[in-house]
Amino acid sequence: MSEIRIQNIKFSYTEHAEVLKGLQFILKEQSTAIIGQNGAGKTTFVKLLKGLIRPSSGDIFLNDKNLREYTASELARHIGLVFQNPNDQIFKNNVLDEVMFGPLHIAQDKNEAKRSALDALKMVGLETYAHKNPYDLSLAERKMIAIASILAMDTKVIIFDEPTMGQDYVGKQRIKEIIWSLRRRGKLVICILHDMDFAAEVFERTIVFNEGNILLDGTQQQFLLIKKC
Ligand SMILES: Nc1ncnc2c1ncn2[C@@H]1O[C@H](COP(=O)(O)OP(=O)(O)OP(=O)(O)O)[C@@H](O)[C@H]1O
Repeated sequence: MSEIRIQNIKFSYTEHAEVLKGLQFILKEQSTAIIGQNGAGKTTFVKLLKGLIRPSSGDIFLNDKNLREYTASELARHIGLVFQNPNDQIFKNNVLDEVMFGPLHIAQDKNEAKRSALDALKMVGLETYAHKNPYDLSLAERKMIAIASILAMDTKVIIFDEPTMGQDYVGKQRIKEIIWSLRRRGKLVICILHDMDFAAEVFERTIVFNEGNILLDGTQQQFLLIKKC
């Protein structure tokens, strides 16, 4: 069971511009979409969750332990983040090596890591691409490889930053199935999205960010009602 408690989180990149202005909520084991206008602070927020940046003030607790007390490798076992741009994530020149890197990093042995990687590639529908160079693939396919790299680590918390961007109908259906399958396996799923229809259809909860604050936070039913109005 995983729970993330966000306690009065503020964050600024520069002295005079506060990007997150005192966020306070709990993320439970469900699927949560985070939506909001450009620059609202969504990516900044998930970078804080992944420990890539530190809050200016406030605390984040993962299962009652302050994120500040986790080492980077401990956090990697708990939280996976799929970057918005796969080119920021992919660094190997072979798909299988890329997807095996995470499992090997969290101390799976080579056979286990290969099994995890091939299972993850199957989930994203690219199991026949194992020996290709990621940079010979389309951007949408590279996004799927970046997703597979995180799925292979089997973390309890999985964060996606704009996974549907650049995907066609089939790709979006695939991502929907992945999210539902992660939920069936009891994962805490967080997903930044611009696509409100996708958020309403797929996610149990939707949080709307606006200029570093929360504008709305509702269940799927509440969000569907708001969307209709
Ligand atoms: N590395 C950085 N240095 C300085 N300012 C930054 C940096 N990264 C983001 N910002 C600024 O912080 C604010 C929030 O950015 P963030 O990327 O978190 O928003 P977002 O809601 O994810 O937007 P988008 O939907 O466009 O991805 C923006 O004003 C952005 O210009």
